[in-house]
Amino acid sequence: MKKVLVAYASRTGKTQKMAEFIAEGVRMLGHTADVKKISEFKKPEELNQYDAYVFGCPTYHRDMTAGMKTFLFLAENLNLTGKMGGAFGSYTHSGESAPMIYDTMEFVYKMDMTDLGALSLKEAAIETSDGMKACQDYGKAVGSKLPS
Ligand SMILES: Cc1cc2nc3c(=O)[nH]c(=O)nc-3n(C[C@H](O)[C@H](O)[C@H](O)COP(=O)(O)O)c2cc1C
Repeated sequence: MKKVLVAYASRTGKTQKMAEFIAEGVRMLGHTADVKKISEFKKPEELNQYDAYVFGCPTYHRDMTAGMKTFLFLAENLNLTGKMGGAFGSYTHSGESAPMIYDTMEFVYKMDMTDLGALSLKEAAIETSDGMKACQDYGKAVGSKLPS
């Protein structure tokens, strides 16, 4: 059993819902998933104990949130090379945040990112059965590349 961190920022709860569904998908494969707000992390060491990382935040002003930028600098201090990763975010019309986070994880941290790419969902779709399934499938895709 491996341990996955699903860390998110969310102002109105949509990206938080995505995080919870993604964690469900991870758990369906028998792994452990912690769902935590990025603001809970103050030191890089607190991020150390995981086998895979899925980070998410919504898009505001065609950008990721300021908190996520700070969090990504914090995570830079870990050696995440080769670790399994994914990125997600809720949006209404442009949805830049998830691909931006995904790019940082892939090209800066050199993580082994899921082949599904970033998971961007329009907020109206998240709490539909298709939206929930897309998130769960994303969690499964991350979990399925982890040795049990
Ligand atoms: C001030 C403001 C700016 C926003 N800018 C964007 C944007 O540039 N692109 C986009 O796709 N959605 C934008 N949104 C919509 C949010 O991304 C969307 O409501 C999202 O689901 C919020 O997620 P959260 O509940 O996790 O905070 C904006 C919303 C607000 C209130």
